[in-house]
Amino acid sequence: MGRDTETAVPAVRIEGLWKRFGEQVAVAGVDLALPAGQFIGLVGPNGAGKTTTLSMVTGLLRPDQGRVEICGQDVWQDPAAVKARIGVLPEGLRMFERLSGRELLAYTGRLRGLPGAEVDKRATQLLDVLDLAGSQHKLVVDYSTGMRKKIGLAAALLHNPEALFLDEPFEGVDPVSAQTIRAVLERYTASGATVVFSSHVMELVESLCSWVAVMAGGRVRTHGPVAEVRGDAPTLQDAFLELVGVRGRAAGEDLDWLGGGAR
Ligand SMILES: Nc1ncnc2c1ncn2[C@@H]1O[C@H](COP(=O)(O)OP(=O)(O)OP(=O)(O)O)[C@@H](O)[C@H]1O
Repeated sequence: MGRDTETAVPAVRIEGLWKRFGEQVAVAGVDLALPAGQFIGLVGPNGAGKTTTLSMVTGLLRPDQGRVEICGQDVWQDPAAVKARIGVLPEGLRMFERLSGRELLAYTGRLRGLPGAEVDKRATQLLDVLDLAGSQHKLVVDYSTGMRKKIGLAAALLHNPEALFLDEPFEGVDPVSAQTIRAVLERYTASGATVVFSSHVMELVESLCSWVAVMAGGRVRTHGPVAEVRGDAPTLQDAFLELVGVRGRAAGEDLDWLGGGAR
């Protein structure tokens, strides 16, 4: 890890984080310091504990054990104060669907305590940049998956948070919208803000992120700058498969009945 990222105050500090759901251990002692001002990917196979970790980090789910600090402030001592400084696009975000996209932003802005004129200005710009201006008066319930991600992102950015947490922001998003989202996020991190997003799409993480944490089985397997985590492997995907121990296993070798039309 570089000197700067070791000495600077991390955007997020996670210490000894645990979460169990009955017998199921979802997060099994996560310690991480996420550097500020970077595009950070949280990757891992299905069920690795990414969503559970992000929920605990962003004040949505109380940890069984452990602490989280965002920009030096303890999340669980005062979740409301921390939530004012961050933006979150959770998985399966539930929105006020009977509002139009513009109404949703106006409502979110007022909840965030922004003056009406400022909300209007920012909403117009975000709708424009995210290519939603033409659909701003349509009800959110009638939005496509990609449009929902974009309006959710606009709502998460409206108060200009110091850090943004996105759970699978590109899932179900077409390549054009993905490029738009990407451009907005790159601009945001270039200004010194931090983006943390979870994904299983390794190519995306490799092309977008400067820093990555790999989770499996509720633990962090490795973390650091993308080039360090990739090491000598040709791609991040190869490094990841090696780390989670599935490299070389022939997928589907037991499915000898599958294919060919034979019953
Ligand atoms: N509310 C819950 N009740 C019971 N078990 C849960 C709950 N939420 C998560 N889990 C379990 O915790 C583990 C981690 O789940 P989590 O959703 O955090 O993983 P993930 O890495 O985000 O997975 P995916 O990539 O598939 O979304 C899984 O085994 C999951 O079944």
